[in-house]
Amino acid sequence: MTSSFDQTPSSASLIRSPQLVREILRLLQPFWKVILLTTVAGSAGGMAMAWALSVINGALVSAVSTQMLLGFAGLCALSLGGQLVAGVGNSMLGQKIVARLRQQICSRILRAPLSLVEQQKSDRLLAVLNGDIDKIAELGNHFAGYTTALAIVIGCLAYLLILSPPMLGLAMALGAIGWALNHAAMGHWVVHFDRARGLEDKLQKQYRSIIEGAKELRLNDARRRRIEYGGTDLTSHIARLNSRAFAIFWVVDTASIALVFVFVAAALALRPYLGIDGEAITGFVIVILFAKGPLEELASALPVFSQAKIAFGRVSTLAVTLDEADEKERSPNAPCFRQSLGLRNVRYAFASPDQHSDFDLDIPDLEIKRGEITFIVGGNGSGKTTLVKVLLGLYRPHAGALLLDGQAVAPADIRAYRNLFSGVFADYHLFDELVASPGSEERVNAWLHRFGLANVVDFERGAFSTTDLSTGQRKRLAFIHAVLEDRPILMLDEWAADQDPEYRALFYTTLLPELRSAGKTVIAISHDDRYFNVADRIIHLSRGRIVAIEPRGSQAGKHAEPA
Ligand SMILES: Nc1ncnc2c1ncn2[C@@H]1O[C@H](COP(=O)(O)OP(=O)(O)OP(=O)(O)O)[C@@H](O)[C@H]1O
Repeated sequence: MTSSFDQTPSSASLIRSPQLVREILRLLQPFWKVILLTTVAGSAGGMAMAWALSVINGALVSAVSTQMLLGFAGLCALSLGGQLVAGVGNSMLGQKIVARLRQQICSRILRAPLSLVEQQKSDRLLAVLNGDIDKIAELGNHFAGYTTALAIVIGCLAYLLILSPPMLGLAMALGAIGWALNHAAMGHWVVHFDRARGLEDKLQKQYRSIIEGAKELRLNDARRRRIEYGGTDLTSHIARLNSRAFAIFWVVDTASIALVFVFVAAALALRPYLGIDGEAITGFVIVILFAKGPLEELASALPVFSQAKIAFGRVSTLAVTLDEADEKERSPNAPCFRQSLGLRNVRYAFASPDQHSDFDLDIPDLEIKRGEITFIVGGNGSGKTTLVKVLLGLYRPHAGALLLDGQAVAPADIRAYRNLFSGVFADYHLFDELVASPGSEERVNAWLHRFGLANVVDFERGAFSTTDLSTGQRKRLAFIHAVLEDRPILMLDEWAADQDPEYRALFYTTLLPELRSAGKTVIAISHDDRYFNVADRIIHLSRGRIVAIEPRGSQAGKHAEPA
């Protein structure tokens, strides 16, 4: 029976193999010296180990000389030294690669356009940052052991070649059968691992619901049970898929070990026909029994490699998507803002332009004047926040231009352009560290007093002591962040919505006019029609269209509160 979970798309198929190889090479390229050193050291260690085996074999059939003992000691030292260098080097390499992946993904997310980050959904981003990179880290932690095992197996094969080429041929034939078995099985277990990995995005979503919906889930037993049982189903399904994959692996692994015994039996049975002498057959047995351990280690690496490959496919898909949309910048400095900013013939829709979208923003002409207070008003879903995100350069319009002092802002200047703004969004994130000009401590403390926060929050060494505050207090702290960034334009999305009447009045009748007097341009989204007369200009939106622009004074008769 196919469950709804089986509909999850294959994550490995998201990126094509050549792209995946390019991503891997790009990742490894800075570490080529370490890779070369560990490969040489590991190979030397493996070869020395095989050579040492040949010395042991020689000692079993002839007299032991001092020279032989010294040679054996030297080979052991070389083998151990090689393995040590390869082990330490590969462990460091694994950790460096994981650190680099984490840094790259974080910086790509930070540089990508907001719309793309919103499309990717936080659950998926978190699943990549936590789950997928951890899977690659797991491979990184064991990588040293695998490479050493591989070097030993190669060394053993080289020794087999010296002992008897026909027996090496037999070993290679059996090895090829083992490889074919594993390869055929891998196709099956990868499908299960891949599906399980895809389901982990849903698991991240469940985790977020459990943590972020803690209050609602405690108030609603039915919803709690649904999440609880849904989570149990999901985790059980992931466990089933992984168990199936591992079961296939263990069947094939056992068959591969059986092949080793087949090889030993075949060597003993075919000895008279192949003309192998006594020393050679003892050597075979020693080598095969010795190589069995590293061979098993290599076989056990296959599921780890498969999972890491799937994870790397997902990480690379995300990296490539984010990289393609990376916003290139010409200059990091904010441009001059002298008179106005605006929009000309701007269109923005959430779906791509050729797809149907329930909402689109269509603004033929808009001007926001410097030093003015502009209110953007309209019903829920009329497009106020979308308009503001386009104005701030956070959403790229699908058509039209963003204007600064009458000139279109080029795409390469968008990041610099955004430095003109600071703001508090309706779904703002409150940071505890303040990014403000040096010496701003006095100003911060003055604001904390003014906002009645001095007794609950301290400001020390550039950070607020806590953000565990009431909803209104948190928003006041967010305002302090925005105002102390000292940008020419301040955007406030329904800032006063969570404030009590005292702070609401302070905001509209004192703070906004003060900001205007200080030369700031204010763009505020508001539903507080009682204070509309504070604005120099009111832009009315409906269904993504500007339906009216009211200048200052036209509100005088309509509202009770004076500016
Ligand atoms: N990230 C998004 N993806 C897809 N559609 C979106 C997204 N954000 C908003 N929308 C859609 O765009 C429309 C306008 O949303 P917007 O947030 O701009 O409205 P608003 O006027 O600010 O509403 P409110 O007063 O409720 O805050 C809505 O109909 C919404 O469905």
